Amino acid sequence: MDAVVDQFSRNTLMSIAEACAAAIACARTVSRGESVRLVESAGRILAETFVACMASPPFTQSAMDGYALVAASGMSEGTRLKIVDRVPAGRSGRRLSAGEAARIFTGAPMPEGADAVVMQEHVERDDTSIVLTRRMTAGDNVRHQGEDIEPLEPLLKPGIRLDPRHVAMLAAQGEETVAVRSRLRIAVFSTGDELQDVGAMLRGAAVYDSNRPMLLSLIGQAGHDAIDGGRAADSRSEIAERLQMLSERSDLVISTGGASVGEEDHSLAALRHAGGSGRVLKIALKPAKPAIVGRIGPAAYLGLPGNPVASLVSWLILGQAMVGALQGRLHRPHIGYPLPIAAGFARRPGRTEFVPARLVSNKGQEVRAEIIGKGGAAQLRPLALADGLAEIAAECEDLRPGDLIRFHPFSGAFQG
Ligand SMILES: Nc1nc2c(c(=O)[nH]1)N[C@H]1C(S)=C(S)[C@@H](COP(=O)(O)OP(=O)(O)OC[C@H]3O[C@@H](n4cnc5c(N)ncnc54)[C@H](O)[C@@H]3O)O[C@H]1N2
Ligand code: MOO
Repeated sequence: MDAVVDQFSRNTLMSIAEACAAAIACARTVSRGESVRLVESAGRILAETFVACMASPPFTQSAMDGYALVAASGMSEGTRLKIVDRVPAGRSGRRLSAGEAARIFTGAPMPEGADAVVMQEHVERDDTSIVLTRRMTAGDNVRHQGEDIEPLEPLLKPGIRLDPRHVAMLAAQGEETVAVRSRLRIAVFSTGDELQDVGAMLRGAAVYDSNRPMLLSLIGQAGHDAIDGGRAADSRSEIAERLQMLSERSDLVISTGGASVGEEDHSLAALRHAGGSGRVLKIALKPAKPAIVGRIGPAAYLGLPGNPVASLVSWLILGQAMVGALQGRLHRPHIGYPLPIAAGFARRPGRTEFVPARLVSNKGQEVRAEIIGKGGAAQLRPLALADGLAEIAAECEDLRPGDLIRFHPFSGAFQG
């Protein structure tokens, strides 16, 4: 959807794609790199194209426990073969001729001359010979050298985030170390006179600062160096000072709060006061309508809205887009997957909405997304109970049970 009009303020709102493009435009690729041990590389960003240095499998081998044989143009059921050798994995056997078989195990190299393996379940055997109970064809139960990977094939592109699958493939190639990008340094500070740090006594109209611990955890979990930038009061000069100090040792500085339009919202003014530049985004997104993107010194800057759920959604959409750009990766928006919702949900069209939802399945029937809560930007309980976020398209009016949303799970298979 292109720009829409905010029903309350009559302001023009930009699309999520436009907001991501604006965020990405503020991020320059960080090229610092280092070499790490393969076993410590999961979660890191690959710095260079990885080209296969050897074939996988490295030699032609048996895919089953059974008997290697020479099937040539085909061998019929009932054929008797003499057992002349035994080839366990890790050893090599002798050459086979027609009429001969070698006892062989999964992963053992195929003897020269052999071209098929019959599974042990498909033979009748005595002490010295086997009789086939199945017809055999050349190639049966054989893994050929290089059938998975050929030498010199480009296997991994720079910019990908390595995970245990890549670690396995690189290990199979014999790589002991990997060239990766240095971890991004991402600083987070919060703004707001009403905020109090956990551990301190809560007095008067104060609330605990929950965004900064959440964001530092998200950043740490994503494998970056999370820098705790503390808290700044609602004062232009204090925020400006904090921005300047953190920008000198970070690739990205994030603030939460003060991103909106009230006179107590100082983040943009502070950014400019500190010598940076930026702009307020008003996005057709709920929660997380306001955000600020910009630059200060060598660092990119992202000002997240203060409402806790808004701050999370803004990080997931704009923050991750910026991180991808800092890492030199192509932007791939989260696509989620379509699921029917379990119950109706009342809403006003206009902004794409993200609401906490959990997965439910009715006695092994279809999986549905059950929206939890009413979509408040400040409510942490539904968020904590959810399995992910349900994305409701901007143009949707009230949803009925069974209507489709897109579901974005909080955790993937490799995040535990
Ligand atoms: N007149 C308008 N008012 C507001 C608009 C608007 O368009 N026009 N937008 C609303 C939306 S949407 C959001 S989101 C918020 C964004 O506000 P700010 O980024 O300026 O955030 P604050 O005003 O500082 O705080 C909002 C809310 O969040 C609490 N908060 C802030 N920081 C934290 C933290 N670190 N941990 C926990 N809670 C935090 C804060 O106490 C407020 O309750 O503006 C709306 N207003
Ligand atoms: O968009 Mo605000 O982010 O609704 O809470």
